[in-house]
Amino acid sequence: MNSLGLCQQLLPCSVPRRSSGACACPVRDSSVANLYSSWSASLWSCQQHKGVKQHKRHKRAQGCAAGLPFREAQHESLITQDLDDDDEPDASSSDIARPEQAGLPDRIGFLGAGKMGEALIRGFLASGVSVPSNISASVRNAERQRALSMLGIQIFGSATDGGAAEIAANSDIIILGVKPHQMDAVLSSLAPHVTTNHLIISIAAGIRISSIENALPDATHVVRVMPNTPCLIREAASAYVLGNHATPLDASRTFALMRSVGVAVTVEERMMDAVTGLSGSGPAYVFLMVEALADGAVASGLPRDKALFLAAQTVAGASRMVLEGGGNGGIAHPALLKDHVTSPAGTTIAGLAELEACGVRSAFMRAVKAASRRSEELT
Ligand SMILES: NC(=O)C1=CN([C@@H]2O[C@H](COP(=O)(O)OP(=O)(O)OC[C@H]3O[C@@H](n4cnc5c(N)ncnc54)[C@H](O)[C@@H]3O)[C@@H](O)[C@H]2O)C=CC1
Ligand SMILES: O=C(O)[C@@H]1CCC=N1
Repeated sequence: MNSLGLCQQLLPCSVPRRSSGACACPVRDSSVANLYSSWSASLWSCQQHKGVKQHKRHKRAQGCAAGLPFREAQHESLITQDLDDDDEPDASSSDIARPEQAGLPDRIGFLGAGKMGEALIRGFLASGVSVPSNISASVRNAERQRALSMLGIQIFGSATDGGAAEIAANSDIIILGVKPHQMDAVLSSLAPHVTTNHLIISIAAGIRISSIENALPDATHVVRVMPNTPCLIREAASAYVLGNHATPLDASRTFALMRSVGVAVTVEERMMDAVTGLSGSGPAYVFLMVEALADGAVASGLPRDKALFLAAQTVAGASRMVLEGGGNGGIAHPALLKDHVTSPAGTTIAGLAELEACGVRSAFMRAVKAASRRSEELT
C-alpha cells in the first residue's frame, strides 16, 4: 500500500489504457520531448509568420511533425491561447496519446511532498517523464521520509530548516507542495535561493500567483497548477496559469509534466477557484458517489465487493462515454447519453426521479460552488 492507501499492484489494471486518436500526420516517430526542446526557438521564428492564426496553425502542424497526434498538437497551441480563442480546441483530450518516455531533462524538487506531491512523483515516474535520480523532495517527518525514500528519489530535510536551499541547488523545477497555510513560511525559506533559472510551480489551492511572485525575487518564473490525485494513475485533470515572468518554454515544460500524468488545460487565473472546486476536489465527490452507489446495491442484496467493483466501473464507463462519445474526438452531452439509458416506464427513470427528488443535481452544483468559495477564502 502507498500513503494514499492504494495498492500499487492493482493500479496498472484499474484504468485501461487506450489507443490514441492520432491524426493522419505522416511523421509520428518522435515525442513531446522533441517538441519541448525545439519549441522555444521555433516559437519565436514562427511568430514572424503572417498573422496570429497562421502562427497557431503552424505550431499545430509543428506539433504533428514532432510526433504528436493532431489533437495534442492542437492542445499545445492552447499554451498561447491569449492570442485568440476562436479556434480553441474543446477541452476533451482523453483520446490523446500520452507523451510516453518524454524524458524531460529537468531536475524536479518538491518542497513538501504529502498526498498530492507523492501522487505527482509516482505519476512522473510511471510516465517516464522523469527518473528517480532527477527528483528530490524536502520532507518534514520520518514517516514521509520512509515512504518517499522507497521511490529512489533524493530526500532533504524540512523546507523551513535548510531543505529549501538544498532543493533549490538541486532542481530546475521546484514544486511547492505544502498546504496553503504553510506557503508563507516555505516561500520565505526559499526566496534567498531562487534564481531566474528556476521554474516555480505551485499546486496550492487558493494561493494567487501574485502572492508567490511578491514573496520571491523579481522576475522569478512562476506557474500555478491545480492537479488532482488521479495523477497517481496518470488520469489527472489539471489546469494551469502562467505567472508574469513565465516563458513559453516554462509553459511547454509545465504542459509536458502535467500531460504525462493526465490531461492539462490552461485557464485564466480568475477561473482557478472554479477549477479547484471542480477537478481539484472532484475526485472526493466521485469517491463518495461510488461508495453511495455501492451502498444502494448492498441494500438491494449485492455483495459489497461486487457492488463496489460494478459501481466504480459504471462511473468510469459512463465518464468515458462523455469523453469519447462526441464523435471526432469531441465531448458528448451527458443529457443525451442519459436519455439513451432511460426507457419509458423503465427502471432508470424510477431511479432518476428519486435523485431529482433528493436534489442531487443541485447538491453537486452546491458542492462545486462551496469548494470554489473556500478556495477563494484561502488566498
Ligand atoms: N490532496 C489533493 O487532492 C490536492 C491538493 N492540492 C494542494 O496540494 C498541496 C498539498 O496538499 P496535500 O498533499 O493534500 O497535503 P499534505 O498535508 O498531504 O502534504 C503537505 C506536505 O507538506 C509537508 N510540509 C509542510 N511544511 C513543510 C516544510 N516546511 N518542509 C517540508 N515539508 C513540509 C507536510 O509534512 C506534508 O507531508 C496543498 O496546497 C493543496 O491545496 C492540490 C490539488 C489536489
Ligand atoms: O481539499 C483541499 O483543500 C485540496 C485542494 C483541492 C483538493 N484538495
